[in-house]
Amino acid sequence: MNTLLQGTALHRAYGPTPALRGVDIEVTEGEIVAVTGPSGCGKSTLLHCLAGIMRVDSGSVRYRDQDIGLWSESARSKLRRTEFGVLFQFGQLVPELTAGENVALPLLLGGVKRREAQKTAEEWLDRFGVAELAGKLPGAMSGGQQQRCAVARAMVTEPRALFADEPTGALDVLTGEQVLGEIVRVAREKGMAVVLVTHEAQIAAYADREISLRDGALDPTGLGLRTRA
Ligand SMILES: Nc1ncnc2c1ncn2[C@@H]1O[C@H](COP(=O)(O)OP(=O)(O)OP(=O)(O)O)[C@@H](O)[C@H]1O
Repeated sequence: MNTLLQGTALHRAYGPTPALRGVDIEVTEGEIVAVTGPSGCGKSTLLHCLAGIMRVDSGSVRYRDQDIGLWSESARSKLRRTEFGVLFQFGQLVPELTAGENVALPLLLGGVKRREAQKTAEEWLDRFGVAELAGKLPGAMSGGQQQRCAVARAMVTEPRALFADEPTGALDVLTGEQVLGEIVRVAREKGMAVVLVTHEAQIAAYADREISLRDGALDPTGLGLRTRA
């Protein structure tokens, strides 16, 4: 399989606080990679750097062999809109928009006509078992339902890579595993790569491979959650 994303010697600090201290990571097309490690080890920072949301201080992030650090902010923003999907712990749906409108949003921003966007949004809600919520506002949904809508919104443009930061962290264990199972099923169906930040062994177990960080670097013991569990 071809390399989709390659981070090399990534360094990033917040003022005096180092968050990444020379991380190397490679993700191939369609691969599901879990990034694990204790709180504060740099997982979210790595995800933000790989997704082009945050610039690295040094090192390079290559997407399909192009160094995105050299790109303008507008080129990176277009890349994020078209090729990447991002999902956070709390889905961050727009509270004033219905589930259907939330999911249609990335398509509308990409220039898809309203009717077609709505139809596609409904198909994606259906894929995650929440088609009946299309007309509901987020405030009238459970946490699991909101997160399923957020997943549909992150995947609706069929990105080549989904960046998910503790996507099931706010859900109970059973719902979390169900939602993760659905993300993985659809990612496999569509050949999407997933970079999955988690500190839970059951969640990391869904990935093809696990990369473990400690203090901003690859864990020198090489022991991830799965091997420790
Ligand atoms: N906005 C910020 N300003 C200052 N320091 C920050 C900021 N964001 C993160 N850090 C620091 O950078 C380091 C890495 O943080 P990061 O959030 O990437 O870790 P994490 O592994 O995702 O943590 P968690 O599992 O708790 O979410 C930590 O020491 C953290 O305190």
